[in-house]
Amino acid sequence: MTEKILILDFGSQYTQLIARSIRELNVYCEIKPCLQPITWDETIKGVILSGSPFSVNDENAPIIDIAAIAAKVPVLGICYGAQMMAKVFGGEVAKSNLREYGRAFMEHNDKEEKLLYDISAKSQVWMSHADSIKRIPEAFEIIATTENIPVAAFKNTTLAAHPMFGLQFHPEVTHSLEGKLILRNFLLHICNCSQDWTPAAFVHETVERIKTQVGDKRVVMALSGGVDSTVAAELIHKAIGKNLFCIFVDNGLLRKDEYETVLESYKHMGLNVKGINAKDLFYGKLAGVSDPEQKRKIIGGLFIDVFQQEATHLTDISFLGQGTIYPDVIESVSVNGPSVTIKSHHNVGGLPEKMNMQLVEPLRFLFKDEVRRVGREIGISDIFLGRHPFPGPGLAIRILGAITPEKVHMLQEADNVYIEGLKEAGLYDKVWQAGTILLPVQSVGVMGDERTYEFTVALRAVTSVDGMTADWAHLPYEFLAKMSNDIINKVKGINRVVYDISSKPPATIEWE
Ligand SMILES: Nc1ncnc2c1ncn2[C@@H]1O[C@H](COP(=O)(O)OP(=O)(O)OP(=O)(O)O)[C@@H](O)[C@H]1O
Ligand SMILES: O=c1[nH]c(=O)c2[nH+]cn([C@@H]3O[C@H](COP(=O)(O)O)[C@@H](O)[C@H]3O)c2[nH]1
Ligand SMILES: NC(=O)CC[C@H](N)C(=O)O
Ligand SMILES: [Mg+2]
Repeated sequence: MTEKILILDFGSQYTQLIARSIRELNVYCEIKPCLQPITWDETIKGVILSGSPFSVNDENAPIIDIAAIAAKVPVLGICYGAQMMAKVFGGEVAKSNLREYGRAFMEHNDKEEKLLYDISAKSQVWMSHADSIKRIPEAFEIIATTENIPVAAFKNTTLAAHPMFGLQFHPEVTHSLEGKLILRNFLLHICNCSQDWTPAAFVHETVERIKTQVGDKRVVMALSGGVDSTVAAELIHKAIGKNLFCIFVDNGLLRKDEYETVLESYKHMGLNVKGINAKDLFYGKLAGVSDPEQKRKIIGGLFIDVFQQEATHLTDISFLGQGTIYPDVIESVSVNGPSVTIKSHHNVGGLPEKMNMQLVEPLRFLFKDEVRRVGREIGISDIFLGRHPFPGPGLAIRILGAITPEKVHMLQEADNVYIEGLKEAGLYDKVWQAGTILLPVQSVGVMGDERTYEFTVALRAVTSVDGMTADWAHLPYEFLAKMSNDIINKVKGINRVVYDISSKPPATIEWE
């Protein structure tokens, strides 16, 4: 069984980064809501307490029993986590006159301290706090300071069976230059993790888990041609073979010719895939709907209807397979700490309350780049692995306002010009995701001496590692100029092209 670190999420915007940093060190970790009781087993090697928008002195601040955790495994508190540690053991935390945001230099001089092993005597760290630890509890000791605050890092090794550490700064952000090394020290020298989290181990464990979950029952799998569902399908296929039935739905919101080309490419993979044309159903239910969240919920519901309908043709189907990944889950529901819902991904927040199939989602805890690594491990072709992500609700969330088949057609044509253009220019693999957005804006133009009054498309291209944060791609002007020309010349109904130069945050990748 893979070892793991639990990260208790108190709502920090950086909780994801803690998880990523740990996984990059080949240690598996899971994020749990801070107040959810821990189900202990021997795979848990350590617990990290995240930061938080709360102050530990707020009346409703989430506070947990740290001593009970340290009785089982070592604990590392980060920022709020450290402040809470100071407070619950009898120290003092208070608003400080010196709020610290950004760069600071941590100083320490104990060469024997395992947490700071190999860390420079003066090391750049990143701070983001308004409260400070004024006094550490008795039996704790300070192990590092900064110019502004006496307590940058502290620890206790006597009160519980395992040591407890607190860091006022954020080791998980890249601006803490040796932060990754501090986390590594915690994992390897304090929790004694063996770095057993590898794609091969994941594949092995996941296949076994699916076998146990599904037994000799059948799974109907929602397959989309995207990376996630393709990798998920292959994993389920490895576990249950011919009991897997895949369904690819044409919801009328796919890209140009996507239905045909995707079905064709699955033929070469040995998966049992059935295509279902449900265009009219989707267009019908979406007619006149312009609210983005409502569109997502309608689409999520229709997907399930189609899958359930299909499942009734097959006997013994009790499971629905999906390619859901961690960011879908995190952005849709507040699974973890007190964070807010950004948008309902159709496959998570969009699912109906009542569903009579159980979910099989082997990638639910992975980030996109990890999915690609797993895909590579099990030999999935680059045709799938290299594809840009495409949202399940498809062009519905790239047509702002109500959807009509004519608008879908217009956007499919524009998208095709853009994506093929990126490929021809050798730019497709350089950006993480690209697409076109049809705006509900008509403007005046002149074409062949005639006045036009037509729609605008926005081009979007972003660079990213995992879709959680993204920057707009700095595409060459010549390329953008060519795209503008080509789209306006080839796609009837569009007379204006703009380029989106927003990063995520504050924008998101999709416009809805
Ligand atoms: N047209 C479709 N037919 C059947 N299932 C779909 C379809 N579109 C999406 N799904 C289901 O919804 C899930 C989420 O969609 P999403 O687009 O995020 O993932 P993906 O298509 O697998 O990967 P990618 O993000 O690379 O496009 C898919 O993994 C799949 O299970
Ligand atoms: O399966 C999905 N169902 C959805 O409802 C959905 N919404 C956004 N996306 C994709 O998720 C990534 C992040 O997108 P945002 O920055 O717009 O949230 C990007 O890759 C988006 O394309 C979705 N995928
Ligand atoms: N990043 C954090 O965890 C901040 C903790 C607390 N809200 C403070 O401002 O000090
Ligand atoms: Mg997709």
